[in-house]
Amino acid sequence: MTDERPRPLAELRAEIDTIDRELVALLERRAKVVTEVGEHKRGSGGPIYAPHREAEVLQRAIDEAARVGGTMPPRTVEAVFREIMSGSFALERALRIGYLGPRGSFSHQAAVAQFGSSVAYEELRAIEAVFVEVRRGRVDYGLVPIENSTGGSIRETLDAFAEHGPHLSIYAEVVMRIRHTLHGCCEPSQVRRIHSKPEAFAQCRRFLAEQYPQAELVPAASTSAAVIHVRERAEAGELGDAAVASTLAGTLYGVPALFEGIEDRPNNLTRFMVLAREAAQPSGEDKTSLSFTIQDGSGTLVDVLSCFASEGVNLSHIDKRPSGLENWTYSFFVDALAHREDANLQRALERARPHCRALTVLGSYPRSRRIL
Ligand SMILES: C=C(O[C@@H]1C=C(C(=O)O)C=C[C@H]1O)C(=O)O
Repeated sequence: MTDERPRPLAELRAEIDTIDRELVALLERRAKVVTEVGEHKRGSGGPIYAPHREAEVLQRAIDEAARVGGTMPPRTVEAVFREIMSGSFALERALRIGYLGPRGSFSHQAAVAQFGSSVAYEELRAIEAVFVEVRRGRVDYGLVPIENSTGGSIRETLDAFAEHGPHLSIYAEVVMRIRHTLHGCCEPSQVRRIHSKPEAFAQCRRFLAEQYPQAELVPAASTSAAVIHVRERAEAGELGDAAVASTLAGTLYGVPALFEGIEDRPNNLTRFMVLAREAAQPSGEDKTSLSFTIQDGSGTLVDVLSCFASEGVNLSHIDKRPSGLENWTYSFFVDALAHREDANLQRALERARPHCRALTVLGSYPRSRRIL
């Protein structure tokens, strides 16, 4: 090139304006097609949110962006398309998503990252309330944390699955990176009590032990509830309280950040489940979550697990909780890398049933390929 100078700003902006007009025209065209899809769904009573289709749309957009130039990072392409699809829901039918609140919780952030800003959100007081509100039909979908890469499983969620699992379906999974911040209205050296959800303490164990070996750790219903509590205590003139929560929660409730990035492991991920009243369709790359309790006496865990092995079904996760029946009997939670409609998983389930007291398929859903 002979002339390396950038084009004049006015010319560049005029070009952007032209492109934007074309983009808006394309979005309008897309929205009209989405409205027709909505008519189909209303006709058949089918679900509005189709995670298998979303996974396909996102992957195609990311691949296409890389093919045509790769200037936009995949994360940006993904965020733009998630918002476009969020707008699609609103065109098909207003959707309501329930999560463990108040606003600013990690569940809230994961819900917004997944469903975008064109849907309505309902903040709920407890994880179990999310299950209850989905069952009652007060919300269309609910989002609950199930496990964290540092702290392990979220007991409240597993226990709620044991109770509500047979009446609901896991519809999608969402994986999000979690960064914790210590928020307080005092100096870092004045902190005497730290409030948060116990899982958040577990993810920041080393930081808390090193920096605050004497502080009292006070459990809260959620990380954002902990920040609100710290705010209220400060307003009442009580200093010395701090909360472990998201940066967003501190901003929303006006509690300053004392330390950021206090999680023990940088790659701290939480896996969330989207709950629905209906089952998700196969995507070609699915997981199935199951829970079972073992038959008394003859049945053993290995009998059940070997049914999956002999049918060539890989298991990616196993967890256990007290069954709530007799002492020392357990509910196991397993993820199988297959869809419930796959013949090998169906055969494995048939073989496993006689070894179980109860076996529930909690849902088949597209495997999450990305970290939000
Ligand atoms: C348009 C649809 O409905 C929703 C919106 C989508 C979109 O905007 O591309 C994709 C999947 C669905 O969650 C569809 O099912 O195709």
